[in-house]
Amino acid sequence: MSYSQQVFDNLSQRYSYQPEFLQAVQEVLTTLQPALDKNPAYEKNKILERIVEPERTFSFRVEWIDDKGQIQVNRGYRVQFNSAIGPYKGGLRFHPTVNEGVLKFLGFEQIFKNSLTGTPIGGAKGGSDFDPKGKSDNEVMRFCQAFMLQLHRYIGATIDVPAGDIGVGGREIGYLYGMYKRLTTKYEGILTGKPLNFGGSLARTEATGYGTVYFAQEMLKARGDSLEGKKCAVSGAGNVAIYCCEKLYQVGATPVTVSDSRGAIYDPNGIKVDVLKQVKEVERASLTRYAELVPTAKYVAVADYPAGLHYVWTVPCDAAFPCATQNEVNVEDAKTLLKNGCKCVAEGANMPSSIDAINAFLASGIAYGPAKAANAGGVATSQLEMEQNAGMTAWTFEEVDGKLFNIMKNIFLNADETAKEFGVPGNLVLGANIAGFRKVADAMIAQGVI
Ligand SMILES: NC(=O)C1=CN([C@@H]2O[C@H](COP(=O)(O)OP(=O)(O)OC[C@H]3O[C@@H](n4cnc5c(N)ncnc54)[C@H](OP(=O)(O)O)[C@@H]3O)[C@@H](O)[C@H]2O)C=CC1
Ligand SMILES: O=C(O)CCC(=O)C(=O)O
Repeated sequence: MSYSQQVFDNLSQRYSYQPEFLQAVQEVLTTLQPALDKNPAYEKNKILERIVEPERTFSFRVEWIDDKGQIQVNRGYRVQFNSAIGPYKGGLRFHPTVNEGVLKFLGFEQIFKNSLTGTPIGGAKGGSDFDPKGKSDNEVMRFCQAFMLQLHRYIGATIDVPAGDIGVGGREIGYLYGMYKRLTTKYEGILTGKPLNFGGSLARTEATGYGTVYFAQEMLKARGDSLEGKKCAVSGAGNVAIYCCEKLYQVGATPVTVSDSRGAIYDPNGIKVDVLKQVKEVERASLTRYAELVPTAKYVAVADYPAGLHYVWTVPCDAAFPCATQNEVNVEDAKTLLKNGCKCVAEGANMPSSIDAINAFLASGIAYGPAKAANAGGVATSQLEMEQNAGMTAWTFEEVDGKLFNIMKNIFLNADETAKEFGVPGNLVLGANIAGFRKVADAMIAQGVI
């Protein structure tokens, strides 16, 4: 049995109750064996056994008072996964499905993604099972303050710098930042994704969605193609999806779908980004509201999706951009996309495709950009925010966006060249995993057993 298989089998027994984490590890370990064979130092130094265990995990009780005066209790976590190449970096997710296993999957992915950005940041993730949906601003504020009351002990500008993820945007980051400052009296860059008037970076809001489109463009360019004139299916309707749609228009493509947790929108004329921003960023409403405002849009509720499929992937498209959440593309969705002529998939969300779906994309030979490469623009721009904060300066939108573009291009080139080096040209899953892994593994060896 191979070294990677042995490690995975042991891990599967130990963490059988953390399916998302095991899925994320399986996706990486099944591609690493050629790199492990090439450099025996990785097995000798037990790098796999070490890299799959977080350096430390904090879990804590978060208690707060709702608008009715009732005490509420949530669970909070921070998984500091790997600091071999820099301070821990990764978002916070507030969603009822959050548990330690989900955050371990996200933190594990973050190690390789952050390494691929070419910047010195380690991997982490955190969050809570708190659901911001339906809560008043004051409730969200009180929750964020209670969360930071615990978290502030473990973070710092050169220790661990959280940011947003599902359910955590500029509003939540602002409340978290205010509480950190109140508790520590320090005004420093301990969070990224901050609002612009207190240390946020221009283009961070746009970065993940824009970066995913830049990555898709690079994949297609290498095949003599482009996004121009392409019809695109996008899932999600949050930060990543909105700015993915916006950039698609800028490069001459047309996004025709978006979705949220209750349903999906299809508009053959193209998604209206200004309306989407109004509905999701300002009103924080469901997509049924979008359908009220845009009469040409068709709304399909989750209950009416075709059996076993996610509606947006049944709409014929040239390119697909999963930008909602994990496992939102199953193998039947993948087959449907391929049958309908989809030639490019670039993942804005983390682990949106099941392992069988990934294998279907790879077998078909289409341009497939895995999440840890294609959505790395968000965290890369967070690192640019850290640089600006450390230098007490602020760069222009064009400067940050230009750096983001170059980072995405370099991630593509690195993953593509690594895939060629290992004899599987075009397999960006293997290319991204090995390229991200080698840098971290080499740093772990150089730093000794600690
Ligand atoms: N923000 C960032 O910079 C980065 C985000 N990501 C990843 O991108 C994805 C989206 O994040 P982001 O846009 O920031 O989050 P948001 O909270 O802004 O938006 C999430 C969107 O996905 C939908 N969604 C969430 N959970 C589900 C579910 N279980 N089923 C169906 N739809 C769901 C939400 O629907 P509803 O509106 O109904 O809640 C919402 O439209 C996540 O996988 C995240 O980890 C990756 C890299 C960076
Ligand atoms: O910007 C960051 O630090 C985190 C982004 C993130 O959570 C992610 O890449 O999944």
